[in-house]
Amino acid sequence: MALAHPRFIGTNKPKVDSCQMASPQSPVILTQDELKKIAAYKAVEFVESGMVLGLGTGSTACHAVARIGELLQQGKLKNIVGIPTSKKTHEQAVSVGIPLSDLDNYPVLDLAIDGADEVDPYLNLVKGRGGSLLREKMVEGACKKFVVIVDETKLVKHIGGSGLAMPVEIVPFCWKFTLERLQMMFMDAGCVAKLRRFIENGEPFVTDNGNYIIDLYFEKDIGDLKVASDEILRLAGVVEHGMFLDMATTLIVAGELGVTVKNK
Ligand SMILES: O=C(CO)[C@H](O)[C@H](O)COP(=O)(O)O
Repeated sequence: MALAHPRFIGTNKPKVDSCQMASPQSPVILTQDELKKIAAYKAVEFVESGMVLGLGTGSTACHAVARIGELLQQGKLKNIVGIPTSKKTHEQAVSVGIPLSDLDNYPVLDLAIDGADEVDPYLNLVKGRGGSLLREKMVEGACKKFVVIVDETKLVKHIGGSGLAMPVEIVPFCWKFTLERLQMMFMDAGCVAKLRRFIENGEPFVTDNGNYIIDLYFEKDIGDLKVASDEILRLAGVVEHGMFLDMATTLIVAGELGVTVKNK
């Protein structure tokens, strides 16, 4: 049965097929983490022996990495090479026995699996609230297939409009200057830009690449995403931003009614 998500409106919608987990007669209340795990396990069904895999970062991707490790140990998957998108994922992949390499050795990947912070109906994403957006964009941009795994709370009509952070990775040099430029750039959208800091000590959050993150909060829609993307990238001091436009090829959403697979 196809489950059309009510928030998926507009034209050129991705194709939908699904498998249902719970019937209305037998409702099962699952935690957000259980939904993340369901989406992750579904994505791992796309993995075949011999593949070079992009390994995402975050609490959803973490379930996929663990599952791949489990299947390798059971001998159900063989000859997998993982390309991690962060130091944290690198550590986890090593701990579960996934052989690793990098983009220098494998410039084209078969498949990447990763979570997202926001997903719009056209499979545009916001990523990077975990701080790994640069490596994620490099690895996932080099994949033939990019499977995004989320629980249904991540679905939005317009990315950037949720009131939550749109991350931008910047060089630490004169970060206040870059912060102000970014805020001015989106003045009409009521943008407030904040340097990401550790809660414990107030020190700036530093990415795996030694950079800082500026989180942009918008009061209003930022309009054309491609225009916004180009404008941000033109600003000297910016390394990359967390809008992943036209990159995802498949979306797996786990929700109360089941798990849905959408192909672009
Ligand atoms: O982009 C990311 C990290 O940079 C994550 O994929 C994103 O933040 C989603 O995280 P989670 O699966 O923990 O909700």
